[in-house]
Amino acid sequence: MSFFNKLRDRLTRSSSKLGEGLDAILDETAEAPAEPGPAPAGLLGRLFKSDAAPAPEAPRRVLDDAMLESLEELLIASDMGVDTALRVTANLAQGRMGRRMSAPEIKAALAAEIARIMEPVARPLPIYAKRPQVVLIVGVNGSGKTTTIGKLASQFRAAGKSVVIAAGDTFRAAAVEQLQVWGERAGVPVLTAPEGSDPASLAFDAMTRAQESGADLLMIDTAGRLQNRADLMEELSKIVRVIRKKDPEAPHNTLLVLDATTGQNALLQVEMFRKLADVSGLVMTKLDGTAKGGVLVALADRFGLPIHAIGVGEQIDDLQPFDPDEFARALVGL
Ligand SMILES: Nc1nc2c(ncn2[C@@H]2O[C@H](COP(=O)(O)OP(=O)(O)OP(=O)(O)O)[C@@H](O)[C@H]2O)c(=O)[nH]1
Repeated sequence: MSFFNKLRDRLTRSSSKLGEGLDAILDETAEAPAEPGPAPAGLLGRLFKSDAAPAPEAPRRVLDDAMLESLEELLIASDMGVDTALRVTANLAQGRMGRRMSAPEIKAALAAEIARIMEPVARPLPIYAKRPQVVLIVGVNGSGKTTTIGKLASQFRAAGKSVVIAAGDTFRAAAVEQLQVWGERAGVPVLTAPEGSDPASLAFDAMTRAQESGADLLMIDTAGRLQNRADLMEELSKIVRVIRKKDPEAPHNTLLVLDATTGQNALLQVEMFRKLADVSGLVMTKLDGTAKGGVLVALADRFGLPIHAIGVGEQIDDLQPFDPDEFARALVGL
């Protein structure tokens, strides 16, 4: 199955909310569709009646202020946020006010406006000639960091890259075990340290190993505990300090992993993690389990940070580079 079909199938909780909402808006006061013409006469006409009859026309409604307001509410309900929802509907209104539109036309126009907002941030994880390219993965507990590292490692491995993983969340044995499983599956070494030990020291060892073995990529998992922001900041900056002893430009990417099911809270997480680390790009997971997929549009609109990949499930190929057109079409249910 292509990723677009998968995306469309799995984004249904978001898209059906938007799509059904749009249909409902159209149905509210839509002008009745034209009655199909009389059945063609004669035996042949009757035999081919269903084919010959014109397809029933979709209901249409004039795009006016009331309808724009309903659209705004719908977009806000998909977690797009007020500012972004207003921007999308204002752009949609341009040149279309007073026009009679059908639901498919509105969906297509909405998808185009959403894609336009997201286009500038759709950038796959940049791959540098640098060896090893160090990718630090940050995000709150449970956002999908471990799974994302596993998926990326498998995909890079399949593309012929050599990868090393550092299981830097040394406080969570389960996270370490999970990474080991992914590592085994992908044929990627996973460096671990005793529970509770210093993640920076593990990161340093991993950097040494990656350099010695000529690895293309080193991915470093980190803890995501939020109880104590100062501790987390110290932990992340210590990891960065230590790996810079080996390569002053490292980490080359700092990926923030966000869970789509947290909706608007993802915006707060971006704000917070930008204070803790030099976030260079985003990955959004769990778009399959949520009606809050619109939050990705808000993120693109608000921060302009590159969105490298999106996740729609737990399998290796359920993480793919972000394509704004496909996403926008799937989101509105096209
Ligand atoms: N449905 C769905 N589940 C996902 C996706 N990505 C991750 N998960 C699941 O979300 C849960 C948390 O993912 P983890 O990768 O363990 O998250 P983490 O950020 O490493 O969390 P900690 O290990 O607790 O720090 C796991 O059960 C994953 O299988 C996704 O795109 N879709």
